[in-house]
Amino acid sequence: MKEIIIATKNPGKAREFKRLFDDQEIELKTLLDFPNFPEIRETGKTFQENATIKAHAVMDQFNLPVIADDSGLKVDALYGQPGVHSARYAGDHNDAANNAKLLSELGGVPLEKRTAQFVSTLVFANPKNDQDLVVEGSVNGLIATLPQGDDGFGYDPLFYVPELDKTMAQITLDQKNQISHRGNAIKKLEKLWQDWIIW
Ligand SMILES: O=P(O)(O)OP(=O)(O)OP(=O)(O)OC[C@H]1O[C@@H](n2cnc3c(O)ncnc32)[C@H](O)[C@@H]1O
Ligand SMILES: [Mg+2]
Repeated sequence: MKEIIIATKNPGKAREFKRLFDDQEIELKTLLDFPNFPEIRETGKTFQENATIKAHAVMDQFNLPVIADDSGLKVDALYGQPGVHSARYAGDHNDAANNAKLLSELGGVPLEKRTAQFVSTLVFANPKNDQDLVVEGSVNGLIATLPQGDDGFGYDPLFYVPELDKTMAQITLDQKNQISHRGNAIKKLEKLWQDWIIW
């Protein structure tokens, strides 16, 4: 069976990728299957740089095709922050602390000015391909004034989607995959990768 590794240790991302690849004849693994894989230092200044670092660190180790996702939240009123620093916005990787910091930074900003975007850059690297495939997906929303919903991960309870009148944490995994930055990026990747990959 063909095998692809998703270069993530984030269980929320891992679940979304597994569902999106459900219908493919591919064995999908993530770094959660390799708990001893060392921490990858994300020293890039852009989502693409960080996704490239992650994809190549994992490809070099396993010599298999690898997809890495580097993603984050860009808030207009905060000049695009937390951006590439989304995972560690409040210091360490703690979703509750990150959400609390976001609410405090936006204190007093009215809802119509709390516009934001989730962005996901995917880098697909393969030992047999010279060049990586790179795609980006995004979704627009507003940062709510109170967290709502228990599904998803990260900033989902604060990411309000006006078209649905719900936050990303109040919809199902399948609904999130249909509209999310990551879902949109994977849809772009799906159009490209089967013609690109050399197994
Ligand atoms: O690097 P990996 O192991 O993939 O996992 P990570 O959580 O560190 O992932 P990133 O470095 O790409 O950091 C992205 C952060 O942006 C936030 N984020 C990204 N996608 C999100 C989503 O779909 N819903 C909510 N928050 C998201 C969340 O806080 C993530 O930790
Ligand atoms: Mg990370």
